[in-house]
Formats: sequence, structure tokens, C-alpha cells
Amino acid sequence: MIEPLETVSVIGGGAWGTALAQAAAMAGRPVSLLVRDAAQAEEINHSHTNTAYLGDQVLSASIIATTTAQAADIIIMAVPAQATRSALAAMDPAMLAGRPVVLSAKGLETGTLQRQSEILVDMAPDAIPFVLSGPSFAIDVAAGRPTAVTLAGDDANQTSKLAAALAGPSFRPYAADDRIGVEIAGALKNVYALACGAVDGADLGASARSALLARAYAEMSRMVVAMGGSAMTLTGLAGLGDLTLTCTSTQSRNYQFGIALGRGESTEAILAAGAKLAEGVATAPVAAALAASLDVDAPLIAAVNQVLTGTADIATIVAGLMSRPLKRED
Ligand SMILES: NC(=O)C1=CN([C@@H]2O[C@H](COP(=O)(O)OP(=O)(O)OC[C@H]3O[C@@H](n4cnc5c(N)ncnc54)[C@H](O)[C@@H]3O)[C@@H](O)[C@H]2O)C=CC1
Ligand SMILES: O=C(CO)COP(=O)(O)O
Repeated sequence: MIEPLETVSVIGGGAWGTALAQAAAMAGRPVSLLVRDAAQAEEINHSHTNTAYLGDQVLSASIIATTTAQAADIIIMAVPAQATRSALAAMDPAMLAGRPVVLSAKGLETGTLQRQSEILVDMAPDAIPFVLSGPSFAIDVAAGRPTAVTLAGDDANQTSKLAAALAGPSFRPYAADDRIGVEIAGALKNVYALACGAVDGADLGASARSALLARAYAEMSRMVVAMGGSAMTLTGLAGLGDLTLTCTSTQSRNYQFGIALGRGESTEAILAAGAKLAEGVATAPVAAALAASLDVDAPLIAAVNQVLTGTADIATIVAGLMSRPLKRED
């Protein structure tokens, strides 16, 4: 029994946490939003904007920003993937026990190689994990533009109820049950967006980018199946939907990071220049380690790691991919 599903507490006041708080408010939920900076909380509560992350987008007055995590019926985690563990550790365990906790970060944890919901199980074994992923730029969600996402949980009835509690006029969650597939898709699409950006940054052409997208989809399917998820999940919003959005949109931070790599800039230089969060940078080596441990052929993940570490230039990497032994497409 997960009811009531009235109030929402969002942990993380960046672009995505603020957008999800706005979506929950538009769904009619009273929302608290945890931010780390008192001045930011003040701005959200009094001006109803979060300019550092969402420009002049006006936020719902029913979002209350706080600098300490508030208890609620529904908890939404929206800090970067590498910060989820420490954010959970900082919360009162009683806030999490028996409550639906929605993991919305898209990334795999460095060191442990864990998915976001595995981190939750580690940190709060009594919480009920759900994962939310799909094609959804924060500004689109916050501005009330039509968005559809996947919400996956272990119990179909609970997941449908939670989806209904978060659904609004412009935010449509589809209930699903393949947590593994949804999480791996969300994490890997960022790695492939780095690759697609690099293809464009290096001016390799639209044909190359589409070929990459299709082969990325095939590689992602092998990874999902090897990890115990379903390849069918990839036909949906969290798979094909988000892969195409992130790999083809200049709005994507991962794609932008990839463009800079494709132009020959180093990872260190891009980060030093103040690049926005690009989750694929941390996830790529984790994905490579997982592929190796599962014996999955993942040449694109390997290629992205070569670009990120500067161990080969783009021309050499492309030549290597194009001269792999010919194979059947299936
Ligand atoms: N921005 C977008 O359009 C979307 C982002 N996401 C995912 O959401 C996650 C977060 O991304 P964004 O919000 O866009 O990043 P962001 O860089 O805009 O904001 C991250 C926020 O998390 C806060 N934070 C970091 N560590 C924290 C901690 N330990 N406790 C509390 N707050 C902490 C930072 O202060 C910052 O406000 C990422 O995994 C991203 O892939 C998912 C869908 C869309
Ligand atoms: O996940 C996203 C859209 O679905 C956001 O992508 P970026 O993090 O690359 O901007």
C-alpha cells in the first residue's frame, strides 16, 4: 500500500529537480524542493524563478524550496547520478522507509558500477524504488510543453497509481515494469550522445550520425539484455525516444560536450571551460567496465572512452570502427 500519494518532496534543485517539481505542482501536488543554497531557496519562494537553471521560466507558487529535505508521500531524487548516494545518506532514513522513491538521474555510479535504483536499495532497503526516464528536457517540462516519459516499478498496480499522481496536462508518465532496461537506456543514451556530438563536431556527416544512432541502439540492446532487462523496453520512450532526442538535439548537454570533443578539445579543457553537467562523461568508463564484465561487444562505448581519455584521435577511432570485420546486422 503506497497511498496516500498527495505530497511530493524533490531532492535536488538543479534544472531537472526544478522541472519535476513544476510537473508535480501542475499535477496538483504540494511540492517541497530541496536546494543547497539559501539564496536560491529565497529566489524560488519569492520570485518563483530558478534563474541559474531555468532562466526566466515562472514556477508554480505551490513549490516551496527548502535547504533541508522534507518528508512527503512521494520522494523524487534529482541530483546528478554521482551525488545520489551522498544525497540519500544525508536524508533521515524515516523519510525513505516504505515510501515510493523515484530515481530520475541518468547515470551509472563510478566505482560500484551501480544503477541509481541499486544505490537506493543499498542506502534505504525499505524504500520502494521507481525509475523515471524518457525524452524530456527540463525547460520543456517546466514550461508545460507536452512531454511523455517512462515510469518503471516492480509492482504494476503501484506504478500505475504513482504515474497517475504525477501526471498533469502536459506531463504524461507511462507505467512500465523493466527498471533495469529503463535505467540502462537512460544512462547509455548520454554516452551515445557524446559520440553523436563528436561526429557532428568532426563534420563526419548526417549519414555517419544516423549509422551511429542505429548501431548504438543495437549495442544498447545487447547491454540491456546482458544486464537482465528487456530489449522491448528500448522501443519505448526511455529507449528510442530519449536516444533520438539526446543524440540529435543541440540542446543536449551531452551532445554539446561531444561537439567540443569532435572539434578536438580535450575532456579536461571542456570541463575547465565550465561545461554543464554531461552525465555520459562519468558513465562511459562505468559502461565499458560493465560491458567487459558481461562479455558484451560494445565498440561504441569503447570509442567514446578513447575520445574522452584522448588515447586516440577521432580519425583513428573512426578508421578502427569502419575496418572491424564485416558482420551480419542481426
Ligand atoms: N536537465 C535535464 O533536461 C534532464 C536531466 N536529467 C537528469 O537529472 C540529473 C540531474 O541533472 P540536472 O538537474 O539537469 O543537473 P544540474 O547541473 O542542472 O543540477 C544539479 C543540482 O544538483 C545539486 N546537487 C548536487 N549534489 C547534491 C547533493 N548531494 N544534495 C543536494 N543537491 C545536490 C546541485 O547543487 C545542482 O543544483 C542528471 O542525472 C540528468 O541526467 C534527466 C532528464 C532531463
Ligand atoms: O536527459 C535529457 C533529455 O531527456 C537531458 O539531456 P542532457 O543531460 O544531455 O542535456
